[in-house]
Amino acid sequence: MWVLVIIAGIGVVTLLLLLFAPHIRRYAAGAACATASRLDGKTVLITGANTGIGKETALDLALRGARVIMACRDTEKGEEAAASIRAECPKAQVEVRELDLADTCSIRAFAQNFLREVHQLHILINNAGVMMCPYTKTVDGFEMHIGVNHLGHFLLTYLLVGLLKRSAPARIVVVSSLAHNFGWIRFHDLHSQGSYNSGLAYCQSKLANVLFARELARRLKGSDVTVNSVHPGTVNSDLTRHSTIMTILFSVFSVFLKTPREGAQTSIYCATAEELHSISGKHFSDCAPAFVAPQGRSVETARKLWEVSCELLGIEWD
Ligand SMILES: NC(=O)C1=CN([C@@H]2O[C@H](COP(=O)(O)OP(=O)(O)OC[C@H]3O[C@@H](n4cnc5c(N)ncnc54)[C@H](OP(=O)(O)O)[C@@H]3O)[C@@H](O)[C@H]2O)C=CC1
Ligand SMILES: CC1=C(/C=C/C(C)=C/C=C/C(C)=C/C=O)C(C)(C)CCC1
Repeated sequence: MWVLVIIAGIGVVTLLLLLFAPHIRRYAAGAACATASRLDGKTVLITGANTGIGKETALDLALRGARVIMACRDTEKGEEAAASIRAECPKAQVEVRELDLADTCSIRAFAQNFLREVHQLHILINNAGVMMCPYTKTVDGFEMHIGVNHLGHFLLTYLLVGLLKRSAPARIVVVSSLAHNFGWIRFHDLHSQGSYNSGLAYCQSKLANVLFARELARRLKGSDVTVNSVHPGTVNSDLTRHSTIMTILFSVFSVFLKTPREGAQTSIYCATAEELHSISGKHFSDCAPAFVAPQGRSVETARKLWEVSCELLGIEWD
């Protein structure tokens, strides 16, 4: 009897899902960036542009006429992505450069070549990210999530901020996450040496993204360089690669999730929308201002994280 009830229940749920699939899909897709701004003559740098949200952001901005530099740790994968962008948009000015955010030598070498060969930078999109990987350290001994998602981008931005200022008006977009709500900056154990939880390490790094964007916006006031953070939505991408459960859940429930193209919309909005020309230090989701958790609004935590990051990277950034 119970078996029949369960089978009938599953049947009804499946039928309802199929019936409402187009509505669910439309809802899950979230907001689309409506701005038609062109980017002819503008130079854009996107980290982690070989796949997922980064690749779709690169395609969209290339379609708007920008020269798009795709910073990828695996240049072969980067060239494949660039080729697929060129296939969709033969006029796309896309180029691939090597950048491993898990290695400060790679970041410094990347920036050195970039500053020598590229003379303007109007949009920097700190998009690359790693989620829920097993405990690993970057080349410099930082825990991988905080090392790549926060410290790597912190150093990259520090090295390029002068060029952004010289190219102003310029924008920085920091791809964070709703996951910042569940994060705390564990100053006593930033690299999770005492205890490690891959989910919490990811949340900490995404909170660091929000705090960095807000503190940098404060410091860049008056420079005509703005910086905002973004939650792209829950996106069916390679981000779940380190978690089998998440990978299975994301593929089973893919109809409820955004595609990478849908997930790129808020980054594109923050990079191009006319009405955001003077908006800085804000957080966006679905192409609209979004809630920031109290721990992401703490000026004191943002300042402390800034100082700790400078110390860890051996830089002075006032
Ligand atoms: N997908 C989602 O649901 C959500 C994503 N986000 C954020 O969006 C951003 C993009 O994620 P998404 O497109 O989904 O994920 P993907 O895994 O598809 O893309 C991540 C990108 O980051 C790159 N990357 C990882 N480590 C490094 C490194 N050490 N140096 C340089 N590049 C690196 C990857 O390169 P490679 O392919 O070589 O590994 C890849 O290009 C991330 O910051 C993520 O935290 C936020 C909220 C939700
Ligand atoms: C609970 C639940 C789901 C939602 C997962 C969410 C909401 C994940 C968010 C991940 C983020 C924000 C990652 C990056 O930063 C699924 C997969 C639909 C499957 C059904 C169970």
